[in-house]
Amino acid sequence: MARTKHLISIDDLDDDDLHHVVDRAARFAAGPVEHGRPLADQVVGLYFRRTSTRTRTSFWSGSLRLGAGVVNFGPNDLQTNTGETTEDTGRVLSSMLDVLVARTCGTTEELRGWASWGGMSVVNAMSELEHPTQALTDLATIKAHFGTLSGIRVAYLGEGNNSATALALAAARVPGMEVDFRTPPGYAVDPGVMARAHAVARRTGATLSESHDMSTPPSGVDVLYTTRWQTTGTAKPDPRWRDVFAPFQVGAALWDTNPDAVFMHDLPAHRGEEVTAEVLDGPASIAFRQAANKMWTAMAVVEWCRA
Ligand SMILES: NC(=O)NCCC[C@H](N)C(=O)O
Repeated sequence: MARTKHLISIDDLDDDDLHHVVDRAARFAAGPVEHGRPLADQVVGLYFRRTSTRTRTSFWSGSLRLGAGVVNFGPNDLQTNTGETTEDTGRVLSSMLDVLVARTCGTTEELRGWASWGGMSVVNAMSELEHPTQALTDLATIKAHFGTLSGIRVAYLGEGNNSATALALAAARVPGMEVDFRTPPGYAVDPGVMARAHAVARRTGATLSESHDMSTPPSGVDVLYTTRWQTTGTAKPDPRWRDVFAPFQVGAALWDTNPDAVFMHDLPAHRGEEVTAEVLDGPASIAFRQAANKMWTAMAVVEWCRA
């Protein structure tokens, strides 16, 4: 029997797996794809401890489209709330579910615990440090738009959050891809993840860089990407943090040096904070196509897990 596959970190995918999932998602997005409902008779559990619009709906809708049944747990539904151990929870859920998609927003230790029982695939729908299905969506969106990933130059402006770390790890797998992270001082991409991503990039020929300075804006990039300023579950103790973030706002002036760039955003957006309404709702924005691609990516992920 094939091993049970999990997507808890981008690191769980080998290069072929990653390119397979991204290409499959881009193909689903181009549609229609005859998939033969590969999840018929399987059950996907969704367990979201935090709010979610795109990720939960994409896995719910995508799993139904692939033929699966879906069970949804809110933040207060499982007996973990009354003290049942992670081990016992995983042991029980893995005897009843084929896939568990979970947004814990904590470390991934709990997800690894659930995965250790075997049989049930575990998908990280966003943890504190990494949002792997977002990065796969991002690459699928770029592939669908440009027809290639190789040679594509991305500038990411904003907090080094879970979407940024996943993007660093995923883009590092793509030979010839470049990502210029511009993160506000004090809000860098996790240095441990960045070091891992750099090691991968050295192997593949991708290029990653990070700076905390916008005095020289990015230029000649294909994609300008941003993210909201209030990352889920985090607080900004510095009362002047908005002053630190302000130079990283994506506004129309960035198109002076990046005339051909498309605009991407992991959403939800806050017009007037990380992006102007003019950009988000303007002709260069593919942010809502990117959001729609979350469902096609969820389908590619779930299908890959159970193949
Ligand atoms: N696309 C998404 O999953 N959006 C939800 C929030 C993403 C953002 N990185 C956050 O942590 O708040």
